Amino acid sequence: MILLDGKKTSSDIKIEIAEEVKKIKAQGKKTPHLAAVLVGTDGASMTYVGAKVKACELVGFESTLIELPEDTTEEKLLNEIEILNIDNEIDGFIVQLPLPKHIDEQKVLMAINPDKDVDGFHPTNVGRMTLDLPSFIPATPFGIMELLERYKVETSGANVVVIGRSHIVGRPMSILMSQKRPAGDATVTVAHSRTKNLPEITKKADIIIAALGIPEFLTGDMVKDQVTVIDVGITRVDDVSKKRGYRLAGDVHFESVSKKASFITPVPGGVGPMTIAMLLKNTLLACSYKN
Ligand SMILES: Nc1nc(=O)c2c([nH]1)NC[C@@H]1CN(c3ccc(C(=O)N[C@@H](CCC(=O)O)C(=O)O)cc3)C=[N+]21
Repeated sequence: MILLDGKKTSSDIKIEIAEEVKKIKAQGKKTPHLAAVLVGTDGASMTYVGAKVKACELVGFESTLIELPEDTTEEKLLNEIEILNIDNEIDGFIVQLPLPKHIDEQKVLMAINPDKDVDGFHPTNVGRMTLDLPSFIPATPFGIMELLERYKVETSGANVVVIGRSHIVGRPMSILMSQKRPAGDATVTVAHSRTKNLPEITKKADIIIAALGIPEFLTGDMVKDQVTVIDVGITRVDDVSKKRGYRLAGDVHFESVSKKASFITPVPGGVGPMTIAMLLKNTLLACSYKN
């Protein structure tokens, strides 16, 4: 069993990006600048956004964090987005999800200038990605493709089962892996909450992407020998024995699945850190269009 080490791989990618930034600066070009908008004070969201800002510092990017109160109106948020859209200093920005219930998420994502949409959530980027045109690829699926590629996991002709059909992970993942591209060329099945006989389907999979958000859902009896498993889940589960009062649980029951797997991602230290590295990569790309 080989661990797909997202912590190590993301650190390699950040070193590569830092080298690019050095070159950019030496040539007197504009330093990449990422902005993040955080609405409210959700604990997990604050952790992720904090990690993104820290990663920017590490690779030599500029970063701006815009923190808005939980009761921010949709109008005010749309106004902040417009300011970022026209600010020439900002190369790319993200609006951290989930948003408070009184704000229409789709409306907000559609307000982002597609050229600065480093999350790749705008319909223009979703469409461009689907058509194999240059676009921003959502950071989590992009990170998974990069992991599969760097570890040389054979995807061509493989039976891939994606569990989950979210706009952020499951759906883009299924599109990318079915395309003709590195870590692509697979035969993809998308399973979800209405899928019948899921274990029957997962037992035939060479590669499983677990992205449904139910802790330890995928168990050893649901997979075949030599399977590759990518665990996208990251749920905080109460645990009084931990100093923070919780532990991080993936969507995969690691103990039983890892016994059968050829490759598997851990949680933490798998997909999560890759997400941050690929967000930086998208920001570098956004900046390079101007340089
Ligand atoms: N607009 C938007 N873009 C996102 O990319 C986005 C988002 N909203 N909302 C939430 C999800 C989740 N996400 C993660 C990023 C890093 C880790 C990560 O670094 N995880 C560490 C552990 C971190 C911890 O201690 O909690 C790990 O897995 O090792 C996890 C999850 C980005 N997301």
